[in-house]
Amino acid sequence: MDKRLSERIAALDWTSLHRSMDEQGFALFPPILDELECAQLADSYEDEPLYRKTIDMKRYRFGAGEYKYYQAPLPDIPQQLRQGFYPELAQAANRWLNQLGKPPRYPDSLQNFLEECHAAGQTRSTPLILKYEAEGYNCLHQDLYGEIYFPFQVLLVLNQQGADYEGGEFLLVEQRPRAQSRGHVIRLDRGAGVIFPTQMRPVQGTRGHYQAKLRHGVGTITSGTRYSLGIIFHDAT
Ligand SMILES: O=C(O)CCC(=O)C(=O)O
Ligand SMILES: [Fe+2]
Repeated sequence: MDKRLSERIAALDWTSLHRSMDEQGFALFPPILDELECAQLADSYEDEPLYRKTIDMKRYRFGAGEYKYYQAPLPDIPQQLRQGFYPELAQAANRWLNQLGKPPRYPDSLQNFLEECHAAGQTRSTPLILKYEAEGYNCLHQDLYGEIYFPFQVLLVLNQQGADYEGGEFLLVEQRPRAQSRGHVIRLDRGAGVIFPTQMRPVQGTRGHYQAKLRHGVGTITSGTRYSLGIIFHDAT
């Protein structure tokens, strides 16, 4: 793709992304990374100095697969994604707080938000790359790493379903109070992604908004290899 990644993010249809976040809790965006960028990110999975920690998901019973947290300072693409998505998502986050009768809490820039994390002892970087092979999966979970958390995450898939792997849909499950849970099965093309809530979302009820909890995960990869890039905005203790 010709434009800089920051420009591709700015050029997304933010009006409809905000509407989708408000109405459904999540929003899908079309490919913003091209085939070469996806391949380079996936290839760099083996470049150990880029990472601060590797997690074997089976060992923690998180699923089956592996992921690596990038070392700060982040490589260009994860850094541009984190920085480029943050301001729009901070607006949505403050709007959601307002719906719940709470004051705005999220600063306009990623740097100011990260300074808050660091002052609270959350200093380790959290953006990550994940790798699943056939039989791999990711159990439903939330990514909370301390007192401070940003209410949205962004996830991009780096391979093409149907060509590079089968299965491996992104899963979102919403739990409303005193109700049964609802699941969303999300298919993403290579380079495309989803914005989803870290912990909860406000849902319009008869007397104002109430909170529904969300968890996310990945269905079983039935063949091939699936890499994905997870942009978490809060750093970890
Ligand atoms: O591989 C995926 O699609 C999910 C990754 C994930 O759990 C995350 O980015 O927080
Ligand atoms: Fe996650």
